[in-house]
Amino acid sequence: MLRWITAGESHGPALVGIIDGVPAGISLTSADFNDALARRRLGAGRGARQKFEADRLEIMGGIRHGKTTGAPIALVIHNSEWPKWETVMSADPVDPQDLLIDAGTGDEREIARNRRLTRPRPGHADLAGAIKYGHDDARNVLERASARETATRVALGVVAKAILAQVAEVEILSAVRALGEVASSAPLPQPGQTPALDASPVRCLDQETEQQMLAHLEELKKAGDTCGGIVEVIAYQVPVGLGSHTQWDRRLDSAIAASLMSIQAVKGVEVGDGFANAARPGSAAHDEILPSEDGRTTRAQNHAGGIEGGISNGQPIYARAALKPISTVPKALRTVDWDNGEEAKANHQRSDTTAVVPAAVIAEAMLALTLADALCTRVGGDSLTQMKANLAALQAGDHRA
Ligand SMILES: Cc1cc2nc3c(=O)[nH]c(=O)nc-3n(C[C@H](O)[C@H](O)[C@H](O)COP(=O)(O)O)c2cc1C
Ligand SMILES: C=C(O[C@@H]1CC(C(=O)O)=C[C@@H](OP(=O)(O)O)[C@H]1O)C(=O)O
Repeated sequence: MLRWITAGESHGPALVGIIDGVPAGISLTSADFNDALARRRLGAGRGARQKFEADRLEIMGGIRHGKTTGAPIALVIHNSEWPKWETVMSADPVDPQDLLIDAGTGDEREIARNRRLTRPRPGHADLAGAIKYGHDDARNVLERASARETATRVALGVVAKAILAQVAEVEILSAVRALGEVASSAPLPQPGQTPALDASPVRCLDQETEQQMLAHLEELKKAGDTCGGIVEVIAYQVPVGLGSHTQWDRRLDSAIAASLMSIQAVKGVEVGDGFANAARPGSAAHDEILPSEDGRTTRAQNHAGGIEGGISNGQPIYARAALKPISTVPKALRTVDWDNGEEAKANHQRSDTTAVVPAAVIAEAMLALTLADALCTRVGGDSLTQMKANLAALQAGDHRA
């Protein structure tokens, strides 16, 4: 079983991630993590933070001389802006005078940074979180609710992807299916297309749609508005038998849906052609089983997205996630200031115009973490060698697999 957890605030000193249950002998280096974090910073629609955020990563345990040891892997990602936030986000008590204004610089941004936040943003955790935890400063909520945390998920996803690739040659890719009202009709991403997808500012390989997406984004940005969309993730070469039909929480589709839904701003998920299948007659919705040349079976299509009865069936696994538009809308939304109960404009500092492009890369990590956990459960073993041998034995043991 793989277990993982994250900690850290958006403007704290660093983010932290731990993943436990990783088999020994998986090859991993700092470069793998740095490449993945750089991919999360790509794409159109991001705000100022991504221009300077370096995501400096340190491996604190679990990897030695380029191989996992079987011990928990601990990762730290330092926040580039920490020196500016040291007082505001100090773990130790600070002199309230130091928070009052700007330490004498007169800089408006410093003033905003130090002010207590009392005008909760609609669409954020600000209000519900402040009520739940009894805070009078929304910063205590928003710092952890922020999707800055997804940098850690992407780093942990590197470990999961390495397990999947090295044990079973699984490849995971992502693309943007829609940006606001502009939808793409490009085919699902194919193996080997990650460099081309990374090169597109909107992770879309149809050039006409790419241009329409960029124009739509620019329009919304000019109007002081924000944009949502749909991302898709796909995993090739997933072995048959991950997940189980026998219990609700062992179903692979349910685990994938939960992991994608957990990404900040994701509000809808489908596995395979989930929503399109609802409109198809049964005769056109299901993937007929055909004999294949190697004596196993294949499918006429893959509307199910590689999962039937909560179990992987050997076809590519794909899923889509719908993101709401960014809630920190520059033409600020109405709210109530909880200091005086009066109508006000919601807090607004810098913000992204859309999170859809990085969300695709984050969705890759979430799918990888879910599939790697299911693979470890299915196959067993404490090292890469053992897992490979176990998988080969499972596959040799059934002529249909
Ligand atoms: C990569 C990424 C970047 C985001 N950037 C912002 C942002 O700059 N401003 C903002 O208001 N929300 C942003 N969000 C969305 C918020 O984090 C999210 O809407 C908020 O935490 C409330 O959670 P919920 O939408 O899941 O209910 C981002 C989300 C992701 C995935
Ligand atoms: C920092 C990241 O995303 C942040 C996610 C986020 C939010 O509210 O979710 C708000 C913004 O934070 P900031 O106010 O610091 O600019 C984004 O930049 C990141 O993805 O690395």
